[in-house]
Amino acid sequence: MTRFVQAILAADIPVIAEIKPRTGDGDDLLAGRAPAELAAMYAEAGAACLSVVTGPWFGGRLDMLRAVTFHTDLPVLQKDFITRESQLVTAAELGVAAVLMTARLLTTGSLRRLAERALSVGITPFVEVATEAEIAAVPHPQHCVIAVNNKDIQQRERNSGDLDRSTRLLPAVLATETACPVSASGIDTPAQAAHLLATGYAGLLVGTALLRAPSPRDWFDSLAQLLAPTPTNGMGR
Ligand SMILES: O=P(O)(O)OC[C@@H](O)[C@@H](O)c1c[nH]c2ccccc12
Repeated sequence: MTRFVQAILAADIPVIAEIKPRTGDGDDLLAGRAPAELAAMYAEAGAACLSVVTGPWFGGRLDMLRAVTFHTDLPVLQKDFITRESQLVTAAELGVAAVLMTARLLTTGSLRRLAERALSVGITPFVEVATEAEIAAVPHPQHCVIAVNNKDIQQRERNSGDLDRSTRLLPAVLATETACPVSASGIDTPAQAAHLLATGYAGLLVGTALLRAPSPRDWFDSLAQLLAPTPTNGMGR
């Protein structure tokens, strides 16, 4: 099992906290904070992994990834529109633990080639899907994270997200026998997060809600409370 998957499966709070400079609509999310500072804050608050958007659509840059991998021990996911194997070489050099592969934007053949290349250098393919057909076509699913994207990449994520998509697609995701089903995007509240984990997702990817939270620490703490087994709520995982 890869480092990235292991960290999610072993975490008390299985959240991948994402650092991205802007929303799909162009609204600033960093509020003057440096990526390394956010990384330290998320690590402190109990995030299992970090995600750094390096794609230009969301204002990302490769130097943000460098700053984050340099300053944290948590496994880091690189979110970009990876289409070439040379991008994987750069990712490996930067110490990245997982890379985004967007099923919608790749042919089945190139997705397979990229996933195999990533696995050969110890990087976990984080394959983002939005339909049953995309899920069925994920190569080597046991070794990949399969992430259901609740927003639409074709609309550059300008929609608010449909968490029911995650619920609808979970059986198809589990049928692949992936080690790590993840629900990504549009997760706003700790209650929504707890619900998705209770339905059977092993991990969640949260960007905007944490970047906008007055205290990311409080967001994590409320989720931890919802996940803690207590005699009254009986929701222990
Ligand atoms: O900010 P949100 O709604 O929590 O979403 C995070 C993440 O899933 C989203 O930023 C994303 C999904 N797919 C991507 C591809 C590239 C860059 C970013 C993304």
